[in-house]
Amino acid sequence: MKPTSAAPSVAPAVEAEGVSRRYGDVAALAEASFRLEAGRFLTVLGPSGSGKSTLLRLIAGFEAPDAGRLRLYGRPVEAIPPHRRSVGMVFQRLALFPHMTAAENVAFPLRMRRWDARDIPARVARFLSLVRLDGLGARRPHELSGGQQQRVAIARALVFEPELLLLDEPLAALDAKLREEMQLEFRRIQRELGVTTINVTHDQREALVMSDRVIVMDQGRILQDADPETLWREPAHAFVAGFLGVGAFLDGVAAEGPALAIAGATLPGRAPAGRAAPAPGARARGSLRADRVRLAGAGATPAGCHAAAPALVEDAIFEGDRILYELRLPTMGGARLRAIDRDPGAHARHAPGAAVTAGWARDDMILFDAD
Ligand SMILES: Nc1ncnc2c1ncn2[C@@H]1O[C@H](COP(=O)(O)OP(=O)(O)OP(=O)(O)O)[C@@H](O)[C@H]1O
Repeated sequence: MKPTSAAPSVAPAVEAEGVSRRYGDVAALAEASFRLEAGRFLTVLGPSGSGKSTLLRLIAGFEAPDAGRLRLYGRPVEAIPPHRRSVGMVFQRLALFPHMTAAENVAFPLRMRRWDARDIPARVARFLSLVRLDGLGARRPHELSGGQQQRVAIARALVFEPELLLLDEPLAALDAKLREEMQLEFRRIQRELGVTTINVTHDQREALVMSDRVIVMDQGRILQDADPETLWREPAHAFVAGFLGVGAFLDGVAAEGPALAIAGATLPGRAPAGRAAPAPGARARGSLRADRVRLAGAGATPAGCHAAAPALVEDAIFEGDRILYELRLPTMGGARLRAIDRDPGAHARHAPGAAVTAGWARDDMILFDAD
């Protein structure tokens, strides 16, 4: 799979062109196209059933696409015999060998590849150290914590320095704190080794924290392919806007401006980046992130806002470092909105039942076609 004279070295690590896979009536993957350059970390993000694992299985060569072309380092996947594929994998369900020590587990892929036995111990020690398990090589999986076991699985997937590392929700079974630690660990290791990595998850934080690039999928389709910041700031679809972060949609009719007409009010907004705003008269959804919605007392307009509406606090949820307000807009047909106060100690707290004003800047409301 390494670039050879037959495959130009400029070939991307992975290249998918119109790749589709059906299971009976279900289009698990529909015309997926993307390129991934060598050394990058790509996350495929989407809800359950969106086709993430299907894409990963096709890249691993476990299954063949019904249509389209899939190339690894310039070579069609099907042309690479399974034993020549240089792919490491880590799954949610660990597949460590329970009767082997951590070191034996890590050594396994090297033995399978008929490495010289004299080279194996040093190599295993290096990779155990890379995942910060120095001194624990003699333990069996049941003598290790969940996070340590996951590190053994990572070392085992990487020890033969694969050209491609595939991760299928490897952190999903860990508790929240350990998961966050391991996200950073993964990132560190991936950068240290420079291994091209494709990670699959439904966890938006994980996608943003770990990746150079994120592909968002829904119902077998790639909706957006962007770096984490672009994805966060410039969602290209209402689905992406709703999937990332905390927010709400206001449903109305597109108006000139662009703007959203809702219950007699006209609220200024903007088009998604690089796309046209919904045509005036079309059904439209205005997406508003909770961290962009500002609150002031009833009758006042929050500073720096181009739009404001009276709101009733339905709930004020204390989340430690922030308060999440659930709001209702009585003058807008009872539409719901959310607001986050990131500095709750600095502001007066609005109690449930309080009448306030919710406001936002024009650029903070992105207008999507509702159809
Ligand atoms: N072997 C199969 N036979 C029939 N249908 C399948 C098969 N594998 C996947 N599907 C269907 O294809 C669609 C995509 O499944 P896939 O496993 O790729 O989703 P996913 O995004 O990885 O979901 P999850 O996050 O739940 O793992 C789903 O509707 C699923 O039910």
